[in-house]
Amino acid sequence: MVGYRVHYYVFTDLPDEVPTVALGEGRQLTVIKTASSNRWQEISLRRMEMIEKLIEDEVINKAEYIFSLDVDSKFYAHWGAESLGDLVGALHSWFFGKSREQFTYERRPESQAFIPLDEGDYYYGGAVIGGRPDKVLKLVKTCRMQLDVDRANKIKAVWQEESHLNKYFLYNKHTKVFSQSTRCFHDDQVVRSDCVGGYVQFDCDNITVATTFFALGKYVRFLKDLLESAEQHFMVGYRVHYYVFTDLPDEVPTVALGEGRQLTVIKTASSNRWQEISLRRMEMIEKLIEDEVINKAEYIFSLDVDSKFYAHWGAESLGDLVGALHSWFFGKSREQFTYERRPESQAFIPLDEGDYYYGGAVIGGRPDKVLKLVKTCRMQLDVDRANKIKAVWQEESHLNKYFLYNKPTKVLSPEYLWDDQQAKLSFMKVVRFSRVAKNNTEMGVSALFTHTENQ
Ligand SMILES: CC(=O)N[C@H]1[C@@H](OP(=O)(O)OP(=O)(O)OC[C@H]2O[C@@H](n3ccc(=O)[nH]c3=O)[C@H](O)[C@@H]2O)O[C@H](CO)[C@H](O)[C@@H]1O
Ligand SMILES: [Mn+2]
Repeated sequence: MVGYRVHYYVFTDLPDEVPTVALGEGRQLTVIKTASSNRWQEISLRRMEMIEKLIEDEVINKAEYIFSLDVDSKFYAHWGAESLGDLVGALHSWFFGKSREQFTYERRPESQAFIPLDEGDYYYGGAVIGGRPDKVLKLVKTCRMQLDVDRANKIKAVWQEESHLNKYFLYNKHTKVFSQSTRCFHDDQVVRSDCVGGYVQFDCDNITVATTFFALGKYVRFLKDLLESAEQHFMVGYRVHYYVFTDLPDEVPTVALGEGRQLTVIKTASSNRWQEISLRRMEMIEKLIEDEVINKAEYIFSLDVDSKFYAHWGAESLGDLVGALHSWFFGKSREQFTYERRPESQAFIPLDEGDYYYGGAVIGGRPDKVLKLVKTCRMQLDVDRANKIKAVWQEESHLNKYFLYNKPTKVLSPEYLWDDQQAKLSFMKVVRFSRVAKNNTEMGVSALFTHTENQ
């Protein structure tokens, strides 16, 4: 956090032994005397309640973010603003790449930290907790209370407060939304990719990003601006393979492509129904991944064609499974999300569920992960069709359902999915990709605001 104001709080029973360390500008250190304790577990457990008190008494009014870090540690390289988020966890190095069954979650139902064998996303280390003070307060308060219940029941979770932390993160997912303020690049040709706090490293030179655009009927007219702007802003410096699906191959414009970039046109059957086209994207992407992309590209994106790039969209957007927040619903509450609410549809999401409203215009990730997504959505769409029900926002509704139960490992901020007709929010620094204005009647999109027409 070099370049930021940092306030260290050192809790110790030996204040006189706290070393004097020269602090940079804007950095300060407060020593807080605590009672001694010889029991290691006791000390580790009591951190939760001490952090709770510190946040309530002081941090809540004084800091934008808080971290609690293990003291038997050392920094070896840059740790900056890219680590900030509403609620931040770190993957425990010992369990990185291990499967769920190998995680040392608390397995006894008697403990409040209990996690059933078939649940759990990651194993988080107890050594790093971070986020907005109010979010971290909720975390430490909940863990402290669970610890108290366990104590009253004379049970101690297998990894003490770390077990409770893992339980908390399971049901209160970390949120990390990439935006302009996030520093994503790292030196040494290594890209730091967000993987909920774990760093996935890969060689920048060796990536191909497949990208699909569907341009049927009048939508071919969007291709020129879109492709030209993509050449300027999208994954510049990487190999990019555009796949353009269209029923009008002759009308695909010739756009000069940079080095390492290519475009394949795939002829599709025509269709006049907007919903049908948008729905069929899923199965066409499925086929494309299986037939070709799975062996040829490290990542794939499927993007709406009625769009344009306005600024850099690079490797910071890559992740195992990537979604983007729909600009219309950004900052709105769950009740306002236009999820499918009829239990008869496979896209059904109950009123009290759902994290975000994702736009159908951006799907991305590793080919195998995206394949699983499009296959699942396609099958759900098939079931709905058989049951003669069409989800309120077609495939976008199914996508939202999928992301609810298969969380994206990266959520792109609405910078990556804006709308030209929507005023930029004051705190937004940049729009990277945006939906261009179109005349819906002319384009045959009668259903845009009348999606009740669906049935
Ligand atoms: C910003 C955003 O998240 N947009 C989503 C939204 O409205 P949109 O109004 O953005 O939908 P849209 O008209 O762009 O249709 C989706 C896509 O289908 C293709 N297409 C459609 C009609 C046509 O005649 N020819 C053609 O090629 C084209 O690639 C287009 O981008 O809701 C749709 C619901 O189905 C999709 O989920 C869109 O991704
Ligand atoms: Mn669109």
